[in-house]
Amino acid sequence: MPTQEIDVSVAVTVEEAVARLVERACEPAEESVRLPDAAGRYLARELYSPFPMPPFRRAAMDGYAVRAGETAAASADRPLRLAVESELRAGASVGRPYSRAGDGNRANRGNRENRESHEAPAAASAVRVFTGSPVPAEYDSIIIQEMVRRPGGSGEDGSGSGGIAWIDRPAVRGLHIAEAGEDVPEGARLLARGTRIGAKEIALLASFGLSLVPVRARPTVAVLPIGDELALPGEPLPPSHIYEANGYMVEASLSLLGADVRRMPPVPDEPEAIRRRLEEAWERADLIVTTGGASVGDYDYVQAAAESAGARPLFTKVRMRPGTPTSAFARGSRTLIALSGNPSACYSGLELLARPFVLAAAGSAGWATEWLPGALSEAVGKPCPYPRYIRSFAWMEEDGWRIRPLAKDKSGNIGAFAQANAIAEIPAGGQGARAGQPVRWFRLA
Ligand SMILES: Nc1nc2c(c(=O)[nH]1)N[C@H]1C(S)=C(S)[C@@H](COP(=O)(O)OP(=O)(O)OC[C@H]3O[C@@H](n4cnc5c(N)ncnc54)[C@H](O)[C@@H]3O)O[C@H]1N2
Ligand code: MOO
Repeated sequence: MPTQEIDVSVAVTVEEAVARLVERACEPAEESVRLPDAAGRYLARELYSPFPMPPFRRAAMDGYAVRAGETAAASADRPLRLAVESELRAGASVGRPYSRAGDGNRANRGNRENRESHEAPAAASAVRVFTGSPVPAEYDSIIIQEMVRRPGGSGEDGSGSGGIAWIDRPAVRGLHIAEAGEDVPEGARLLARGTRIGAKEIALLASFGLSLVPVRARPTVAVLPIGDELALPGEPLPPSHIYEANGYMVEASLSLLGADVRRMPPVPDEPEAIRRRLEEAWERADLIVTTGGASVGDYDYVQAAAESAGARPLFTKVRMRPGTPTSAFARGSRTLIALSGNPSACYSGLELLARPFVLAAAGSAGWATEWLPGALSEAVGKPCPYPRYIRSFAWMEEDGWRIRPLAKDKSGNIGAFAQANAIAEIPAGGQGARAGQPVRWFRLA
């Protein structure tokens, strides 16, 4: 049903409110940013590996590359001699095939003397390698250096390469060798479109040499706190005033989601002043988030101001508590979400409604709230006609998540905020909820 035909005076469910908002989140433009600047952004396209990873066959440990077959006879009673042909440091190139023991074409200068000074021919040839060194194709195993005895130190000739070494057990084929492409084959999908780029994604892109990343443009958000009683932190607090907290909360939350947020100074509870500030904010922001002035009091003007600024309501009430008087408006491609002034009501609206919308508008594939199953550790006394979204502490027990609703859960309280790591949904109606009752909840960032 098109939103125009919906009776917006009816309180909508959280799901419906989210659906009405998210359908307005049109696909943001694609832009290309430098790799370090991609952190916190959302990928605009699927990315595929341009080459295999690792890009070459390499050693996963410091030691000696050998042919396992040549070492089968090694034992503690009859240690086997290795002729260390050469050394390959990380970054060294394996330009041409490495010579086998006895073929007269050794890369290492010190070998000949060393070998000649020993009576018995070497039973197996080896190349000294280090973690990350290339491993020539003809070697199929690495013996870690702790398992190798080298009389006279790392090399009998003192150079760290060449010379004789002894092992007293056979090498295991394939051990400690990372084959080219074993981690990521060429052409494999590296990252899906809509992925949030964090530290591990940055590392992945860097490993494939990407210096520019196709990401979605950041949605622009203006945050407008409304209220005569609001003072700014850092200023003196006049009588009967409180410090503006919601605007900072919204700014912090939406910035962390990747939006380009500008928090405005508080506007007084005056319809014309609010309308002017909305107009101003809409000039440069895709989304305005207001807090306060959302309810039915004589000085709650946000809805009237939004409509006088030419916006049409998407919904004017939500079936949730706290945060029932949360509304949203549309003006062309611009959106307004009007959150309650009470900090915990503001927070519920921010987490349940503004967050999915901003994530969708930022190009995230994972905008939907991730509900998890849990069980209440104690009863919740208050019945409520709407679902209650209560700040809680969640922890894992053997049989699943336990949820403890935090005390002092009044909508105007802020004291227990920092202890919450979850919001739990207490279903509407009845007697509240009993201890042990299954509930769904989501994790707070
Ligand atoms: N007669 C009725 N009164 C109220 C109803 C109702 O249905 N009938 N709804 C209540 C509910 S539920 C809520 S929630 C609040 C919502 O109020 P508003 O969104 O209009 O917010 P304000 O009245 O402006 O402020 C409420 C409270 O929050 C403080 N506040 C406001 N802005 C900030 C800020 N930026 N930072 C920190 N604190 C803020 C403000 O000082 C008030 O104490 O209405 C109920 N009333
Ligand atoms: O719903 Mo109000 O948002 O209880 O505090």
